[in-house]
Amino acid sequence: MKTLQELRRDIDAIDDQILDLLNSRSRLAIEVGKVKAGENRDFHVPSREREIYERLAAGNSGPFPNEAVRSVFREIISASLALESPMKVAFLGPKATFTHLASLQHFGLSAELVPQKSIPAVFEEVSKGRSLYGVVPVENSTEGMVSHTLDMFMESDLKINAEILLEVSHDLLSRTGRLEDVKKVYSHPQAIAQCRNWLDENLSGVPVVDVASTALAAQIVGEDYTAAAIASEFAAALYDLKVVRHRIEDQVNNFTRFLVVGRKMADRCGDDKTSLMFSVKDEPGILHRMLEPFAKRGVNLSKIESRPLKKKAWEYIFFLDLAGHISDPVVSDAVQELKNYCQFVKILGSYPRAK
Ligand SMILES: O=C(O)C(=O)C[C@]1(C(=O)O)C=C[C@@H](O)C=C1
Repeated sequence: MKTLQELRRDIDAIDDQILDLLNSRSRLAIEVGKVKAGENRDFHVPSREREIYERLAAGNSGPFPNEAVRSVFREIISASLALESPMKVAFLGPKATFTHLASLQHFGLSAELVPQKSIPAVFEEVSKGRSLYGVVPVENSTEGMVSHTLDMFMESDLKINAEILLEVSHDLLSRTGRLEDVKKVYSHPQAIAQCRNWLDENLSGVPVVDVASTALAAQIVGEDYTAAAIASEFAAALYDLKVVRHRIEDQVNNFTRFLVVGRKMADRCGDDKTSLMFSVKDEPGILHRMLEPFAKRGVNLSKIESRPLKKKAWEYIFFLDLAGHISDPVVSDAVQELKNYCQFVKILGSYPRAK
């Protein structure tokens, strides 16, 4: 058996090789960046990234775990992208929101992530070209749709470039880390709703205060030794708080879906999703007819959602998610047929389906 010293020497030699290879890869990424700049293409290509992760996971013989392969390559690609072109990404802040976490999961540590005060502010940052992409929440598996985000697509022409799925887990955080010191709890109303049973059982009678985000709650609690925040563990690290209790949410498997918006349409990856919105004339049987173009072509619809059309009472806009890319003939034919029944149809984007 080798000695510890010998084993460490072997590891050093391998680390040197990894570093050499990382630099060779980076030089190639810089070349790719030049080609893309010449052809006016997007630097960030979610479909290509997905292909890389899947190819590596399929060929990985271990023992290095696939989850770690993904994290390592997330950062390699993030750094490569920054070498191609430094990139700003706007997200619904403040720092340490779940949208911040989702942005880090998708873009890695080398992107410049810029917190925004509201969902409209994220859209404006991207529309005006100050950030290349924006990240906003769109749906929670227990609380439902984030209607603010859907409403933004009525006014904005930004396209959905990717979706991010994040498991949302809430911790109780405070300065002291002791449950008996907690005389007040702060959090976002959705987070409070998701931890209602736990609060009733463990902090009954303690006032619970709504604030604009879980991150803001953590920020407030940073200055008050008698308060606690329901927020992520990530917020604890950022605002110097201790975890009083881990995972206090009532439902396990609580996922939030986020959208990455940009100014251009994303490329096809072969396992895509398309989101569109449309409004229909108010007449009998119209809902049935508008779904028929998809049903008869076997296009799978994963979601339909309606929102009131603000300009007119009792008229609605529909949001539809379906399997496939808008460049797939069955999808584009179905959408073409849908247009016959609609006052307007807007494609919000085709993008790789998150797993
Ligand atoms: O292949 C590309 O298009 C690249 O820009 C290279 C690369 C990578 O590092 O592999 C970097 C960023 C893209 O989002 C996808 C892949």
